[in-house]
Amino acid sequence: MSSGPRVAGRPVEDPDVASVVCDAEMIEGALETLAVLIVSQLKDFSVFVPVATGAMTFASDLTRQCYVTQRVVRDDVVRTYARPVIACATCASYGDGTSSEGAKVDVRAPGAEVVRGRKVVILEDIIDSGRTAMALAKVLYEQGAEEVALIALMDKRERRDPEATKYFEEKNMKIACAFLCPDEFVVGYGLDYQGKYRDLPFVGILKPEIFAGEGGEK
Ligand SMILES: O=P(O)(O)OC[C@H]1O[C@H](OP(=O)(O)OP(=O)(O)O)[C@H](O)[C@@H]1O
Repeated sequence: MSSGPRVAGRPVEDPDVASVVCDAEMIEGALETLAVLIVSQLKDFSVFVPVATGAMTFASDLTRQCYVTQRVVRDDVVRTYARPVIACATCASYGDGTSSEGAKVDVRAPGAEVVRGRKVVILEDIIDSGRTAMALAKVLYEQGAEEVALIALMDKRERRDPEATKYFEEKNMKIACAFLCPDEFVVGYGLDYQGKYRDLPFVGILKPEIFAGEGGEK
C-alpha cells in the first residue's frame, strides 16, 4: 500500500512545522504492524469506531490496510477475520477552553443496534488524557458491547489522566499504540490546530509562534 502523497520522492515539509515526529514511511510501517495485530489478535472484533474528526485519516488508511492484510495473508487464523462494520463516533470535550484538564466529554456513539453483543475497536489518532477514549468506551459498554479495545496512532502517555488508566485496567482493555508522542503540540495526519493541518501526510510539532498566546493543547 502506498504511504500517501509524494512528489517525485522528495520529502514533504511544511513551513509551520518545527520537526517531524512520524514521517509517511514510519506511518506506513505502523499501519502494516497494526493491521497484522488486528487481523490476527482482534479477528473477532467486528465493529470499528473511528473517533471523528481526528482519527478519520488514520482509520481510513488502517481499515483498508486490514482488508489488504487479511486478503493477502492466507492462514487459518486470518481466514476467520470478521468483516467489520465501520461507524464513526464524535466526541467533543468541553471545559475551560484551551486545555482538556478537567473537561467533560460529550459522546455520540454509533447506535446500540450496531454495537450490542459485538466486540468493538475504538480507533483514535491520539490518546492524550485518555478521557475521550474512556468516555466512548463507557457508552459502548452501556450499549451492550461485549468487549471494547483501543487502537491509536499516537500515545501521549505522560499526560494520561489516572482515572482513565484505572478504567482501562479495570476493563482489561486491549490497547495498542504505534508511537509514543512527545508532550508537544503535534499536528498532521488528522491532528489539527483550529481545524487546520489535518491534511499533512506526516505528524509534526507545530512551531510555537503559530499558537503563541493561546495556551494550546495537543
Ligand atoms: O485523550 P484525550 O485528552 O481525550 O484527547 C484525545 C482526543 O483529542 C483529539 O480530538 P479533539 O477533541 O481535538 O477533536 P478532533 O478529533 O475533532 O480533532 C483526538 O482526536 C482525540 O479524539
